[in-house]
Amino acid sequence: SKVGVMIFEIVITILAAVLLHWLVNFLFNPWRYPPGPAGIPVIGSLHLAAPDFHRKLPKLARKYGPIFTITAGYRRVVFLVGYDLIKEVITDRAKDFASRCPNMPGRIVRGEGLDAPYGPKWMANRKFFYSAMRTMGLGKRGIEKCVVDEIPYIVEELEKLCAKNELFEPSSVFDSAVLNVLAYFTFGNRYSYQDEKFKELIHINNDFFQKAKFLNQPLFFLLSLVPGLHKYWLPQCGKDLKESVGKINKFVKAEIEQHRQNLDRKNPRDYIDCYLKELDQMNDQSELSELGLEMSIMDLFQAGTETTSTTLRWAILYMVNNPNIQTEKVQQEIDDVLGFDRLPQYEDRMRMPYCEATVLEVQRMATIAPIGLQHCSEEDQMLGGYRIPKRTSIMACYHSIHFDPKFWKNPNEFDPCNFLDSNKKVCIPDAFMPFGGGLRICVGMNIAKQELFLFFVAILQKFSLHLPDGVDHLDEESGSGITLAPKIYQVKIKRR
Ligand code: HEM
Repeated sequence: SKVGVMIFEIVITILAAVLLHWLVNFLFNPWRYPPGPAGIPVIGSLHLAAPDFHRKLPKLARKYGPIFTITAGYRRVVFLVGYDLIKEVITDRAKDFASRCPNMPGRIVRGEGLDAPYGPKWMANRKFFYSAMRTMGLGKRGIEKCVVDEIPYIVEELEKLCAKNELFEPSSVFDSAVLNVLAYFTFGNRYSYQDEKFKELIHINNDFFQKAKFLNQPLFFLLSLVPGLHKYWLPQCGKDLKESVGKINKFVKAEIEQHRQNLDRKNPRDYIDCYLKELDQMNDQSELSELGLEMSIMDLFQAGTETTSTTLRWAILYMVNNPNIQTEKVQQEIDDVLGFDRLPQYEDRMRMPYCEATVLEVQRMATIAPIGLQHCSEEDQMLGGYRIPKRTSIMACYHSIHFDPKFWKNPNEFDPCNFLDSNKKVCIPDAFMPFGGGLRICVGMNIAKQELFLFFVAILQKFSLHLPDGVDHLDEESGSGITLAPKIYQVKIKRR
């Protein structure tokens, strides 16, 4: 029929236009993007998208050099492999590359807040976050109190397991503890793990991470093939993710509303109170806004819960797979410095170099954010001899430096000595960047470091962890997820 012929002609015309566009770009490379695999017409290198994507990057670097481009549809992403270029972009020229381009996940998940593009709003929110930590007394000691206060509840949960002789699957205890620290900081109170409202918060937060797996799936990358397509069409998993973000947003909005109703400006209790007080006092030029508050809290929950909980799960896994390190080194040092009863303080790490080095080694081996978060520049930039157009996504492959034999003796083996010098003091090689660096360095780094050290030490002070009967090794390959997380495992736990 005529209509059939017309549709056929339209489809052929579109395909020819896309192919021509791809050919012109491929042959003439008008922007002198760094080289990279040509990929398949139209879809580019979409087929590379897989959970072990980060492992393919060093191989591509051997072929194309330490800076190369990968294409997917109309998008080009520039990848950096190796210390020199990563340091140049992330720290030395931090200001040049401090922006985030408004990419697809950004549009589905975020708006303005702590992870916003570079500019006055991002700066104001970030500055406010740090100043709130100080004014709330939640600077170094304050956050430590939130973390230390959580320890008895973790111990209580683990004791219940020991009493019932049950195996330990750490996700739920770690998710609860880590979320509680942030709840204390933002909402002003820690919850009982059995509290219905807390269970709801845990549920919607975990649901988000479950649904966010969509961002790693080829279906998601398909959306990048046509600019703006997501406005008209989202696959079901994309709609689910949007809905899930909506639920967290609703929870946060309700908390803000409740805080507004009983705000005492003289005695701000938490982050929300501090922010509301600031909103009331500020002038028209201020870049803070209620939307900024909402988004900042959502960023804190999205960036600060799964990351820390996942790292703690890796820590337990490595201790179980390396029983000598667990008992003869880590627990020996804990017994010598803390004994069995004294709760650890963050300051204790000065006298516990082996424990601190172990936590650092867990972060290196796990490298849960192997390509970090994308950076970009708001101006064209020269980099590695190429001209990178403004707003091109740039990704640093941290995995490549955390496993580079130039910096680590046996990069593929778990060895806390990687972080100890010849005097057995902690020394951190420059090539260790689990929190990124420069202007965009993780804002929650100090909170995360305290949680990792204090929870890790407190658990090993009281409990020993072992392989379950009949298992000779826990799988060290990561499962699928938004960060590199271990596959679900269970271990035996005994009171020491
Ligand atoms: C082990 C735990 C954590 C790891 C490994 C981690 C890692 C990272 C990395 C690699 C980045 C990107 C840095 C860059 O773009 O160069 C980042 C950003 C961020 N992190 Fe963390 N993080 C952790 C915990 C936390 C915690 C506890 C919080 C909040 C309390 C948090 C909040 C954020 C935020 C808001 C950003 C975005 C900052 C910005 O765009 O300016 N993170 N984190």
